[in-house]
Amino acid sequence: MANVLVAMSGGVDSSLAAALLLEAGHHVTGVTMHLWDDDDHGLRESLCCAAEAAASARRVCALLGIPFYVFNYQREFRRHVIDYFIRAYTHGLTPNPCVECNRMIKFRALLDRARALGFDAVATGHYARIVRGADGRYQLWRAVDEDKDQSYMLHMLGQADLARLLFPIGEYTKRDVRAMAAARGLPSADREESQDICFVPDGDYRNLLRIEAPESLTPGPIVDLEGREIGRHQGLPLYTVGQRRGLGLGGGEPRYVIAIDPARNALIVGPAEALNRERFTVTDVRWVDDQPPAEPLTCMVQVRAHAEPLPARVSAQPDGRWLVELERPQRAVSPGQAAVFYAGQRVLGGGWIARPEVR
Ligand SMILES: Nc1ncnc2c1ncn2[C@@H]1O[C@H](COP(=O)(O)OP(=O)(O)OP(=O)(O)O)[C@@H](O)[C@H]1O
Repeated sequence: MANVLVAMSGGVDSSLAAALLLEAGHHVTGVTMHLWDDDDHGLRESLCCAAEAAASARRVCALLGIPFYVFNYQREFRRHVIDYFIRAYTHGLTPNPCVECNRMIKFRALLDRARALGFDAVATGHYARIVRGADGRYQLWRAVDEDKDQSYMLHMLGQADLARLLFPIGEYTKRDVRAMAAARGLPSADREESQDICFVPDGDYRNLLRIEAPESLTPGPIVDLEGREIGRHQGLPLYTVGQRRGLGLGGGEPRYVIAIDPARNALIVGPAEALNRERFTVTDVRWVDDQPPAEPLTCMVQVRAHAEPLPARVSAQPDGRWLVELERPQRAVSPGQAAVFYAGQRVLGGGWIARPEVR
C-alpha cells in the first residue's frame, strides 16, 4: 500500500487512474495543476478549460472520497513551456510543448513536490506502461492501446522518475477505460477532442506570438533551393517543414517548405523529393536506462507524435549529439520535434531533432 498523488485533469483517464489505485488499496490524493490563466497571453477569447478541469477533478475526488488539492504552477509553466514555445518559433524550430511540459512540470516540478510532501508515487492518466525488467531496472513501454499510446511524449523519463511513477491506464484500451469509468459513475466521455496544445485551444498560436514576440512575424523572402526569391512569407513561425498549402506561390510544380532559416528570415522551398531526409542529428538525448545502449545501435526511430517508426542506425557523435541514419528516407523531419528511439514496444530514449545546416 502506497501513498499516491494522482495528477488529475478532470477527464476520464486520470479519474479512472485514481479509482483503480484506490481499489488496489492505496492511499490516494488528487491534484490539479493550475498551469495558466484565462486572461494570460492575450488569449482570453479562446480560452475555456483550465478552471473547468479543476472543478471536474474536484467533483471526481468528492465522489471517490479522496482529498483534492490544486497546485499553482503558472510561473513554472510560463517559464518552461510557454517561453520555450515562443523561443523555439523565433529560432525557426517547430516546438513540442507537451514534451517540455512533461519533462519540466509533470515529471520534474510535480514529482519533486510530491516527494517533499511525503508521497511514495505520482500517478497520471498517460497511455504508456512501466515494466520492471528481470535485472530490476525500469523500462518504459508503449501502451496496450497503440492508437492512444503517449510513450513518445514520455521518452525523457529516467530510472529515478520511473521508480516513482504509475501509469495505471496504460494496460487498457480507451474503450475499456470508458466502460470502466462509466461502471464506476465517473465521467466517461472526453471533454472535448484533446487539443494539441492546451494553452492555444483553438490551435491558432499567432495571437500569442503577436503579443509576445511580434518581431517573429516579420515578413521575409521565400527562396527556392538555388536561393532565388520567388515570393514573400508572412513570418517564419507560420510555416512548418513539409507544408505545401498557404505559400501563395501560384501554379506550377507543387513546392514544399524544405527548411526555415531564421538567420536570413527566409523560408526555403523546393520539390517534394527535397523533403526526404535519411540523416539527421539529435541533441539533448536522454536514455530511459540512464546510460546509452551499447553501439552499434539499430532501433526504430519515431520523428513525430503519430509518425510510423522507421528502422535506423543511431550512433554517438564526438560533440555529444546522436546521428540517426534511416534505412529509408523520411519526409519532413522537423527540427525542434522529438526523435524517440524504440526497441519494439520499448522506449530506449530520445531527444530533439537539430536543424541541419541551411544553405
Ligand atoms: N492540469 C493538470 N493537472 C493535473 N494533471 C494533469 C493536468 N493536465 C494533464 N494532467 C495529467 O497528465 C495526464 C495526461 O494528460 P493529457 O493532456 O495527455 O490527457 P487528458 O486528456 O488531460 O487526460 P484525462 O482523460 O485524464 O483528462 C492526465 O491524465 C493527467 O494525469
